[in-house]
Amino acid sequence: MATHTAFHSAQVSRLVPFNRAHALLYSVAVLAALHRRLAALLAPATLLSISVSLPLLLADLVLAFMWLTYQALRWCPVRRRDFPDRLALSVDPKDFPAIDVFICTADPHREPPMSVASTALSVMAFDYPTDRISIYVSDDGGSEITLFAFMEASRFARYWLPFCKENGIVVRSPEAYFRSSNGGDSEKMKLQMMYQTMKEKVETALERGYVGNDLVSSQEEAEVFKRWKGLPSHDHPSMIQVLLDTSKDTDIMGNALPNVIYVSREKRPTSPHHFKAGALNVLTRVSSTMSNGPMILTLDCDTYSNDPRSPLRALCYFLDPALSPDLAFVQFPQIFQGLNKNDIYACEVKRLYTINPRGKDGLGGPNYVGTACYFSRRSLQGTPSSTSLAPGANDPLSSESVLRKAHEVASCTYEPGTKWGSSIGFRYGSLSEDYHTGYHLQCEGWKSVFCYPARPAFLGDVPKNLNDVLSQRKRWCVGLFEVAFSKCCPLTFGTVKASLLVGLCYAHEAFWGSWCIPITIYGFLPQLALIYGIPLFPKVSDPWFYLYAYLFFTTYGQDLLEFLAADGTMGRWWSDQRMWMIIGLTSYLFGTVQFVLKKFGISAQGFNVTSKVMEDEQSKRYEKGTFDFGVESPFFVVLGAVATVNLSSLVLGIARAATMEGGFDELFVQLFLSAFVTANCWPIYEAMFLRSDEGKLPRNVTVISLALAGFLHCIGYLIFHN
Ligand SMILES: O=c1ccn([C@@H]2O[C@H](COP(=O)(O)OP(=O)(O)O[C@H]3O[C@H](CO)[C@@H](O)[C@H](O)[C@H]3O)[C@@H](O)[C@H]2O)c(=O)[nH]1
Ligand SMILES: [Mn+2]
Repeated sequence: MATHTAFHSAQVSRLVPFNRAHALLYSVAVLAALHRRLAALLAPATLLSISVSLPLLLADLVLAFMWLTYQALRWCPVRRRDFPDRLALSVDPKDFPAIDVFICTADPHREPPMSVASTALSVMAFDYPTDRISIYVSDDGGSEITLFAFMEASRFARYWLPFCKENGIVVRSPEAYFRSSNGGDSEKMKLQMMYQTMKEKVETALERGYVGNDLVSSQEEAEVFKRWKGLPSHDHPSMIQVLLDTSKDTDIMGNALPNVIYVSREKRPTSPHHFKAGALNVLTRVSSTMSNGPMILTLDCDTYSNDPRSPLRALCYFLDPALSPDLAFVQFPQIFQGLNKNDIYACEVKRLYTINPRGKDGLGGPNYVGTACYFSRRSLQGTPSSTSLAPGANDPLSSESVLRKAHEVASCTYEPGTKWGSSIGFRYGSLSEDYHTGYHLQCEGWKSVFCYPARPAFLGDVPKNLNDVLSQRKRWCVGLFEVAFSKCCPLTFGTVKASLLVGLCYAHEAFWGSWCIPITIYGFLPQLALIYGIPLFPKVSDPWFYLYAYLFFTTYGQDLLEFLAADGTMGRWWSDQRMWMIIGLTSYLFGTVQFVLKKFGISAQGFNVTSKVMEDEQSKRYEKGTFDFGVESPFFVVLGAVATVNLSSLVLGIARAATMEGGFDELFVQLFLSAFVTANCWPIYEAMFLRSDEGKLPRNVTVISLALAGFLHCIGYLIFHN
């Protein structure tokens, strides 16, 4: 129960009784539908009936599995509120724990260094005792330009932090702030100029590919860059640079600045580096040799702070003695800036990032989603924080002994033979290291909290062309399968009921890629049968018809209601369900195949970093809400084929129904299905046949996808033509 002194409260969704009652009714319908399919399969068989019933049964089984497991996420969703004002009144800032902020970047060309530095500035300016903040940036790109951007940003911080605090600025990422607000007083103009100059310098360096002596501001800095010359990003020793030291560096008003430390861990072609999880583990260790803050905030390079009070919100939970012993992390939702009106690529990922976490929050906690998450260091480094790495009492950050230790723990030779990545730190073995890590922590008995304040605490970037989105989702799909098939954790969620519910949630999310099975089967099979007038579903005048109508409309209806209840719009929901189909046919299909190949050791894919930059023309198309195909991607071949098959079967199916007695009655479900898919495919037809801009489907892809559609029609002919 919330009292007026509690720092937080939680409320179970009022929809719970309704959800459970509906689940009961729906489960009867699912069983009836499965029974009907099974009966069809067991009836006297012909080649035709088997080649139809078997795939449809498989599709329905997967749908039933996904539906059943999803009910756990609807079982007990909660909404939390937190009260940072009460916290600020009753806890002395002197008692606030130190926070170590980890910012990961991996490629200066896909992740512009100045934006990364802007993210860092936004957290440096938190409303929090500045001498208790330490920023660690992990540069997996091993780029001197990123280091340069951070050197410049550290100098800029001397002006930026007092400016933000004195003027009560809320958006403290200079990039985001200057993007969204124009004009203003002379002080603001001065800072904007400074920022612009700095940005141009960094961009010059990026174009040249090195930091020239004309750009650096002191001999000391020039010396630093000398050490980098000729080092490839995949083969270099660890490089750690203390850029700001809170014990001596101050802003222009004389206030302390936070610690800022640049880290590029050692990379050798012969040592696995475990992508982002490896980077985060290095930061965990490096930070424990330096500031050793008990709280850790992990951020992707694009996730800037949009509310300087988020650390206080996290403290509302971490300082609650009833929660804190088991509390591993407080996850804020991933929310994005710059989406177009209807979010055509459904990059909000509402279900994954806001609806599901609320569902899990009622069952022990949401999963970790990689960014915007405050951890307790204890949960990552085992119980009572590994003191062996902690700095000596008075060792300054840049003392030789501290730096030696820091370099040592950032080297390739440190981890082998230790428990890092297996039972401590961020866990290895999945491309979705975030989901994997959260899963293990929860299995070990740690709890988590989903903190969703009205004002987004952090904002990030999304991929803005279709191929990037689909590649990103393919990586997620492979990563989730890797979690699903990773070494099973013992479920220790208290009661049997809790274990069952949490287990179902994980089963649902980890097997997310299995959506490809029903989506692909329902995307082609009934349509091909339609062309030959072969009904696969009950006719409208058959009472069984209502079973399918009920299943279809309540599924989509409930999805829509939940989407709207989570502040969605109709337009965005339409995009969301369309992308579910598109991703199922591409990312999940290819991802599933890739996962199987990887399992057999045939191929392995790394972490393809999503690009955070866009060409002008592409931006314009995105703003207008036009799909961007443009590249010759195998994903698009499948999309072109499904679009073609559905359109042709719709046309041929109508012709067939018109010439058959009672044709529309018999074929209604299949006609509806192909019309529905065709409506969803509208942007694909445009891209294939109507557009002439750069974002249209490349001619080659159109031709190959038409050929694939032709091939599928031949298969349909072989199966369905009597
Ligand atoms: O070897 C690597 C690869 C990536 N990154 C960083 O990881 C972050 C996420 O990469 P991004 O390409 O933006 O991936 P997304 O798919 O957009 O990210 C989502 O999915 C990832 C897991 O697949 C999570 O780690 C992210 O937090 C989550 O936002 C970025 O800051 C990268 O710089 C590294 O530090 N080292
Ligand atoms: Mn990202």
